[in-house]
Amino acid sequence: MTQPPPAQSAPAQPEPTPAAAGLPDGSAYVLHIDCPERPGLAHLVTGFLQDWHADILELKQFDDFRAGRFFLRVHFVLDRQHEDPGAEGLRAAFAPLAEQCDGTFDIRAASARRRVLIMVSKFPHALNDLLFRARNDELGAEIVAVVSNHPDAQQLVEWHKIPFFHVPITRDTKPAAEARLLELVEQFDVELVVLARYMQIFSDELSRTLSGRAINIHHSFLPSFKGAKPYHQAYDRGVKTVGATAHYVSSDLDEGPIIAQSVQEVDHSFGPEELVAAGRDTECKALSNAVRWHCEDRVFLHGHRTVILR
Ligand SMILES: Nc1nc2c(c(=O)[nH]1)N[C@@H](CN(C=O)c1ccc(C(=O)N[C@@H](CCC(=O)O)C(=O)O)cc1)CN2
Repeated sequence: MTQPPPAQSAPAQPEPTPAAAGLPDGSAYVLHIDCPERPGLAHLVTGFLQDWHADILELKQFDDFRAGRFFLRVHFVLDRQHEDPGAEGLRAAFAPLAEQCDGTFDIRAASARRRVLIMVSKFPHALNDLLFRARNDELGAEIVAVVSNHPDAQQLVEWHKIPFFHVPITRDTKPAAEARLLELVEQFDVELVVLARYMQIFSDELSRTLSGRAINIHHSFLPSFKGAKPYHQAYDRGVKTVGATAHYVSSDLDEGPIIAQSVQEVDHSFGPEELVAAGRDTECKALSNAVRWHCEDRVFLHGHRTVILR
């Protein structure tokens, strides 16, 4: 088992470290863990970090006493003057503690970017927003490929120098199209699939295969207006607010665990087309938040719900 370096007395005259903007100088990591709730869990994690001479930049936790579950996420920097075992070494060192509390955990380099494949059909606004945000490194993600059942988005995607795959789909070709998607997931080592207004329903098998690794944006404030044409359903209902919901994909359409939601006020003067236009920004906001929080290891699946440490 990897051992923390022995505590050393500070050197007589420590070398001045290049502390840019006052931040500690060293390798940054993110640790996240969830486990059965009991006293002392935060101390278990912070004691481990102290043993490794880490500076904590951000620590968020949630004690779900109702469900008896504990959630914690910590962003930390190792002091450059001490050993840096890398993410693998830190995982090996923390594993016995995680086992001790029956926890599920991971430790990753804070600089790591999740490899994301985006799926889209005809409406490009959510895709466009994610491409822009990823280009600005706002998402903790690298978009490695885009798949669509229509050719419309090819020029936009290839402008971003990202591979585009047109995979047409019909009821008869759905099994082959889903197999092609999984080939691309494998080929590009994809960690997250994002349905950015992809309007084809995943089979139960594909939903299970990508469970916890596929996020959809539904263009309504769920649980209202599930299924097709939610803005038309909202217009018929005479709503005064439209919204969008980013959720994990499950076999039950639009029923997956909710990650992020966003709303926008409307009024009686909005027809269906105006509701669609008003809703676009809410879709982009909810989806980009969900993708960023997932890629930054801030989302914990907790039964049918999520815990978001943001
Ligand atoms: N297994 C899942 N697949 C998909 C989900 C999901 O939650 N689980 N979300 C949809 C996106 N979506 C709403 O956000 C949605 C897309 C399409 C339809 C729909 O009914 N489409 C066609 C039928 C297409 C098909 O049979 O594949 C239709 O209009 O009749 C409803 C909601 C993405 N996939």
